Amino acid sequence: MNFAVLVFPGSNCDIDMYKAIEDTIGQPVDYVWHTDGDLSKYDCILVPGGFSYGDYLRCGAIAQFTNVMKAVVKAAEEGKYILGICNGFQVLTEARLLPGALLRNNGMKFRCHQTILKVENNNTAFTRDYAEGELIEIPIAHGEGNYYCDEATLKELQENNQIVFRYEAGNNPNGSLDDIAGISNKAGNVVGMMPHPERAVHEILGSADGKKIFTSILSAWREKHDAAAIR
Ligand SMILES: NC(=O)CC[C@H](N)C(=O)O
Repeated sequence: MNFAVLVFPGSNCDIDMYKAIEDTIGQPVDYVWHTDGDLSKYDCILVPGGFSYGDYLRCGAIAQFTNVMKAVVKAAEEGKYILGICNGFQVLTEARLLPGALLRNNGMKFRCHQTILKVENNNTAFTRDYAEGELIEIPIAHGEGNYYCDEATLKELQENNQIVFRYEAGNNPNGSLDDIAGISNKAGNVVGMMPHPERAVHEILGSADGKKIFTSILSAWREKHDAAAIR
C-alpha cells in the first residue's frame, strides 16, 4: 500500500507522520510537495499538521488552492483514503472535502496537551481496529480546533454516523460543537481530526493509542484489494 504525506510551506508534522507510517505498518511512504499535481500512485493521502502558509487568512485557507489539493479532491472522488490531522483537517474543510469549519479555540489560546477521545464510529476504514466506545489518549496542539457547522449539517453528521471521535464528556478542550474531535465525509473515505495520532504511536511518547488508526487503514485497504484480486 502506497502512502503520500503532503508537504506545504509551514507543515511541521510531516516527518512525524512519515515516521508513524514506517514504525506502525512499515509501508512505502513518500513526501509529496504542494506543487505536485499527480497522486495517482498513492492509495492513501495523509494531510499533516502544521502552519501551512503561516495560517494566513485562516488555518488551511491558502493550502486549498494548491496543485496537490486539486489532486486530493480527485483522489477522494476515486474513493481513496484521505486522512487530515489538525492543520490537515482544517485544509480538508477549506477544500470542502469535509463539512463545517474550525474556529478559534473558545479560550482564544493555543492548547497543547493530552486528551481522551471516544471512538464513536469504529465502522470506518480508519477506526476498524478500535472497539466502539473505546477511550484513547491522543495529544492535541492547536489554536483553531473549535469545530463548527450549522444545525442541518450537525443533524446529518449525527444521522449518518459521520462523527468518528468525540472528546471525553466534560473535557472538551476547544469548545467544539457536540464535543466533535473528528468526522468523516458521507462516503467514509475522508476523515479529519484535530488530535494527533501520529504523535501517539509509542509508549515512550506518552501513548501508543494512535497506532490503530494506521493499522486500520492498512487492513481495510488489504481487504478491499484482496477482494478485488479474487474477483
Ligand atoms: N498542529 C497543528 O496542525 C496546528 C494547526 C493550526 N496551525 C492551529 O493552530 O490550529
